Amino acid sequence: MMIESFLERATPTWMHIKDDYSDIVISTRIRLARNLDGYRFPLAFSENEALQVEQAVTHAVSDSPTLQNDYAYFAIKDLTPLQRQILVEKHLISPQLAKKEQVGSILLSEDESVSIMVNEEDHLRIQCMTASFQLQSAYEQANKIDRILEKVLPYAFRDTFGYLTSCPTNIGTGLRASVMMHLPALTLTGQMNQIINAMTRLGMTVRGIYGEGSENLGNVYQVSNQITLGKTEEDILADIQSVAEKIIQKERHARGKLMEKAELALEDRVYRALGTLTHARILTSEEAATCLSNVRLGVDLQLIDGIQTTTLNECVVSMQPGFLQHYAGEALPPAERDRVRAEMLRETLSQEHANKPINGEKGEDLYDV
Ligand SMILES: Nc1ncnc2c1ncn2[C@@H]1O[C@H](COP(=O)(O)OP(=O)(O)OP(=O)(O)O)[C@@H](O)[C@H]1O
Repeated sequence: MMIESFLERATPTWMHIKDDYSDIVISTRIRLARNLDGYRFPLAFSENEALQVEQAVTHAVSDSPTLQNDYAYFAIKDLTPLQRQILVEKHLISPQLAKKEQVGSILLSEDESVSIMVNEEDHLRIQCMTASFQLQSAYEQANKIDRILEKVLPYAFRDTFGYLTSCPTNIGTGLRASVMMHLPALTLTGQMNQIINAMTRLGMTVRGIYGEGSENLGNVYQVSNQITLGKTEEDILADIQSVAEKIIQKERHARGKLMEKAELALEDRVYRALGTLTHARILTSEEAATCLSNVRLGVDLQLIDGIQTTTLNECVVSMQPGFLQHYAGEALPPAERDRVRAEMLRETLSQEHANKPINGEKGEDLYDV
């Protein structure tokens, strides 16, 4: 598989799966941090050690029929800055791995649900993603790959600590379970700070759309566990499951209250956002993300019809700087990106909204005298 096949579509097909949580939860991610015994951690290792780790992983992959058949291997240094940026925008690699100059590589499953980062903060970061809220199946997938690799790679593991990692916050299980959620009503009603504080007290962390250090763009938050030591994998998953369910409940409640107390204002807000997306000529990523969030809320509350959540998910990724430049086929300065972003969103959403079947029927009713 060539790198181009991972750059074609903004969202993989598994993202199109819908369930009872799809109005709030965008995706679930399980990440396992692992290191190889006998090598220093990436923060301290030499280039030679890095190379040896990469070789050990490459051998492990070619020794495993499952991994060899389904996974493509890319060294980060062989990817152009734009290709790396797109992989970050698709959440397939972390922003940290994309910055690596000499070391670092990635194994990507054909359907893009699994990526294994090599020599990021740890020697190995196994990441599995699912659409919506499916902690258990994402964990089962990660666990399966972990077992395959563990058979051939000497993992750094101590009975007293569990898996050893570069950062002490990952030691033990090396597991981060994360749920990416769209929380516009909690943001709008000013409840997010309180929730973030409560999460911190419970040993959870709330991050922006691109993980550690990223901002809250378009009311999208990633809720994950901060504690990896002294708990079993099952405990961590159960804790995240229960915390995420509570947040989902709160978001639903806040949406209900908004509809009850301020339906007209809400409707005005979502239609203004749709108007901007379908008519603006210049759009920054911040403004576009806010408008997409409002339209998504409108779709979820059935205030807007004719627009699919999957289209909005695709727009969120394809309006990012890397994707825009990939489609344009050239490097674009920021001002030009804002123009191309507006054009892309206008075309995608005007077309989809114009095709909604109910349009004509409503008009006919109005004039049916
Ligand atoms: N639920 C999720 N769905 C999709 N992508 C996610 C999800 N959670 C995290 N990511 C993506 O994974 C990447 C890494 O995120 P983040 O930095 O939070 O995690 P991490 O690998 O556990 O990092 P660290 O342990 O170094 O803090 C980011 O690109 C982030 O957007």
